[in-house]
Amino acid sequence: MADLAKYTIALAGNPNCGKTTLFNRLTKSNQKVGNWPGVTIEKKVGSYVKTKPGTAEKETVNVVDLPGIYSLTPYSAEEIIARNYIVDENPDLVINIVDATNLERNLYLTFQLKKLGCPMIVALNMMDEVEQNGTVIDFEKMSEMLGVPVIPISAIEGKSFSSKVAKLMGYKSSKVAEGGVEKLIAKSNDILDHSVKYFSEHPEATPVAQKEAISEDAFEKKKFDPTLLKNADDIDYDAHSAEIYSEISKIVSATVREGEKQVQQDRTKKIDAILTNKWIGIPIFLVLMFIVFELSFTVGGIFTDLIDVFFNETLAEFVEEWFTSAGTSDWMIDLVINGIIAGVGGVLTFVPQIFILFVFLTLMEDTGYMARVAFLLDRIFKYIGLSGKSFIPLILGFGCSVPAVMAARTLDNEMDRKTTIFITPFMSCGARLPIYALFVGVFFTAYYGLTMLFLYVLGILVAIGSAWLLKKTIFKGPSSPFIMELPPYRFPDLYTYLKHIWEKTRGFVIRAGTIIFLASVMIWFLQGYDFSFAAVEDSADSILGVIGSVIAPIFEPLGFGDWRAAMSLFTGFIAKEAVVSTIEILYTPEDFEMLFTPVIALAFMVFTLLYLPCLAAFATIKRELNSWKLAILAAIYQTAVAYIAAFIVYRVGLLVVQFL
Ligand SMILES: Nc1nc2c(ncn2[C@@H]2O[C@H](COP(=O)(O)OP(=O)(O)OP(=O)(O)O)[C@@H](O)[C@H]2O)c(=O)[nH]1
Ligand SMILES: [Mg+2]
Repeated sequence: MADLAKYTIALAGNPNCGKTTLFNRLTKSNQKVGNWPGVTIEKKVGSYVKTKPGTAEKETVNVVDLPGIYSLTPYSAEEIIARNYIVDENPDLVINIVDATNLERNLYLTFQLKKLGCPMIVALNMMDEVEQNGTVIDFEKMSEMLGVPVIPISAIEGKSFSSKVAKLMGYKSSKVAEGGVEKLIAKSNDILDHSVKYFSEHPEATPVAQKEAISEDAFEKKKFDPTLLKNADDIDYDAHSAEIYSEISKIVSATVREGEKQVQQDRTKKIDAILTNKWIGIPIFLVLMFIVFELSFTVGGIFTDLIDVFFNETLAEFVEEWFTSAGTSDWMIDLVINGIIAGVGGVLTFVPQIFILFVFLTLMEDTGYMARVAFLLDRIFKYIGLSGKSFIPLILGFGCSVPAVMAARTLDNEMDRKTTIFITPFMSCGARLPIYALFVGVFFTAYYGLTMLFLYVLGILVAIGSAWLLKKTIFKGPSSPFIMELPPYRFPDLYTYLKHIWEKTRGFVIRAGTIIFLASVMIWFLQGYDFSFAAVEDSADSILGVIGSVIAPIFEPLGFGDWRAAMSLFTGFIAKEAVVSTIEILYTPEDFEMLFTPVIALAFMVFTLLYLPCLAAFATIKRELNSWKLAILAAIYQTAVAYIAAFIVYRVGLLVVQFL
């Protein structure tokens, strides 16, 4: 019997059924939610504290969010994580989240879990959508037929969850504090006690369920009684699953009265007739992205200007006056103003633009539109022999390469997974936006949206081209068909949506205050002192200047053979935003506008878009590929592609300019 003082609850269910949404509500966390299957790829543990009923004693409940699985027979890495957790870790309670709008498919896992004999509650989620359609579900009967408690919930509406659970478990609504899942759970110790007790009396798991669910790991460790499996080879799996499906349809027909309406499906059909149209689908995507970039420039630009004035005028002048009157030494004033304020401020200036980009990207993800983009691009992907599933990591790459590279785990085909890891960094991550914003803001003000769109699309095209090349050469092999289902369009859950944008923006600011801060101090020092640590008059004689002038000739053919540009690319390996800091610290505005022309600026942006990713992304690539050799190969490949692309842009740009 489980230790009732401290529970571990695991959230298990099909992909995209709302596990993470519930997890975030319960534990006040901010894990990624998105309207497509396969968002969560790692086990996440959170906790909340509740009061023991009738006492003032507090106790902690651990909640584990798991990747989605359709059945206990998993295929890809993240499915194995979920299955192994349930089978090996013995959580005290499994809350099996079921998408109530899709019972036939979701209940399959329910049956498997039940046969496993783990203590469980079924939570029928998305009840708001079920109710909109006028569908009625008889939970009590379903609970009886399934032999496990069934609770209707809506993970996006904490309040309705609480009152419904309360009712089902025999509480009077008035006894339950309104206002959220957290409060309900805090008061509902009995619900858990009830279930744990209920299922501790559950009969032995059947051999077939064990065989299906056993992880090789556990099997090797002989955690399971092998005699249970002696007849496993004789089991007819097809007959077994046919049996489950027939039971499911019995339950569904006895408990569900379909409503007249199909609100979500009708809405989805109407929207998809336009957005996933064969001809106009992709152009619409491009136009949408263009609008996003234009907005981030115009609306974000207003705030960017204000922040710029704040750092470069208000703050810099204030610090200078204050430090001078306090008798601070000159080098300190220089460090703070020309190092820290220039470097960190230079990056923070672009917070509004990043914020607006996040607002839209997250909206596209949460509504389900991004899944459509993946669907649209699947046609292209099929030609090059890569699964359309690869597009999900690629889309995440617009935010940050680190989780994006990890998301490639959803690909069960190893060659496809490796290829995807190689090409994901070509997707322009959020940290690269300040670089473009800086250059475009100076050299392409009239064509802001178009230039941005060009860079983002170039990243996608290079990724597709590279995938083709890689699949033809080092990662040969057949690709698995695209099996992602398209979820209905949904309004984003406001709570998660806002929290997500806030966290992402905050993350950007924190990076500026930590890693970029340190990088700025370092750059300031290296550009002000020579190898004997003596201050230099001209920064070209500094440590950075000397190293830079050795590297710089490499970039001469690309148009930016200046040592300062070379060094900024170098520091960009620490973090992409550091490119901006380095430029802000090393260049005077006059030098900047003199040494760069629009053509050089474009070549430089193309190079920063494509060349090797930052240190964190590189480390992730190494870990996910589990090979230094492949990771270094990826970095060399990316940099080589960047070099060639920047070269072409520069040369073609020069030709075009001649004719203008
Ligand atoms: N209408 C409605 N939408 C919901 C509800 N719960 C979750 N969603 C939405 O369903 C989508 C999927 O939610 P997630 O929490 O990411 O689902 P998940 O089960 O964690 O998915 P994976 O991690 O991919 O397995 C999101 O768009 C949520 O906003 C609900 O009760 N009602
Ligand atoms: Mg999830």
